[in-house]
Amino acid sequence: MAPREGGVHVNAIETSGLGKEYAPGVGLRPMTLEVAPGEIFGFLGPNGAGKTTAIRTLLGFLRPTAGSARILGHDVWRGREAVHARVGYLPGEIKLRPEWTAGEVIRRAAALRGQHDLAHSLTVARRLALDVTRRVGTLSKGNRQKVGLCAALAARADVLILDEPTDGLDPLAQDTVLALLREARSEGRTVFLSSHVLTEVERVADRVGLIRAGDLVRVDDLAALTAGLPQRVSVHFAASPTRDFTALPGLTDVVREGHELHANWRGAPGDLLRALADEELSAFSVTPPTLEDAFLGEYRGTGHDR
Ligand SMILES: Nc1ncnc2c1ncn2[C@@H]1O[C@H](COP(=O)(O)OP(=O)(O)OP(=O)(O)O)[C@@H](O)[C@H]1O
Repeated sequence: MAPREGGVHVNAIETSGLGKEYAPGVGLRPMTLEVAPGEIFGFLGPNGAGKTTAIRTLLGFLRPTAGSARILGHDVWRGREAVHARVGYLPGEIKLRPEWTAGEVIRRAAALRGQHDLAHSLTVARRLALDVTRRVGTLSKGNRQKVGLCAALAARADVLILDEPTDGLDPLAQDTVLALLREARSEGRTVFLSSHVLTEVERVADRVGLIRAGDLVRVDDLAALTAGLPQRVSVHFAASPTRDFTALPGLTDVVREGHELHANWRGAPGDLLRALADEELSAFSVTPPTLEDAFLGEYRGTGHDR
């Protein structure tokens, strides 16, 4: 449930026609969105769609050219100091002083906060296998990213805004980051996560916003985003099939390669199984639609950037 501030339920993030145009038609077009406390919200879009612009405007680093936004009830432009005190932020491009050690960066990030939890960020560093004694200037891109993550998490902030948090991380560290985000959610904290990595958004997000050419074109939960999309079917026939499956109603985009058939299926699974019942199969699989299918369906055929 949303926390009450001054007796009113407060969304973690709330935008009302928030826009930031750098030039006519370039940037973020007015966006209205609510993110509830304890929600992981995935913010997805192709390169140049406006994700970083939206995040930087949400954090009061850029002055909106339209509308307004509130984080935990504070106006993000007029009240940006209050916002910064309550938000953990990971920028897309982290700039760190090369002469500082990773531990120093994390300690300084914690010290910048009224309420901080240094022990927590050092635990995060350990879980991410980050050597905090190393100087930042000597760290690889992935390890610098880990420093940024530890710093963003140092405050145990009510709201985490993370621009591509797993960028450059190995699969093990990516997994740890997703686990950390789930833990944040279970503590009632809110995560706004911008990413290109659809599979990771799929693994953690409660809802997803799709942004295209500066427009927030869709906001839905994962089930709704993939509802109505076809399932992917692969069939390996042990012998030549007895019928022409390309004509089977519900089966589309059929590709035949020797004894293999790959296609999209819209319909009840039983209908497909009955149609295949007389065939000899060596393998058969049905894959449910993924967020990637939803994303590609939404973006295919459009110029991604302006
Ligand atoms: N400072 C700026 N001045 C003018 N135009 C800008 C500026 N920053 C970004 N843009 C333009 O605004 C649009 C959105 O850019 P933005 O960086 O927000 O996209 P993004 O979704 O974060 O992209 P990526 O995934 O590649 O990081 C792009 O057309 C970009 O060229």
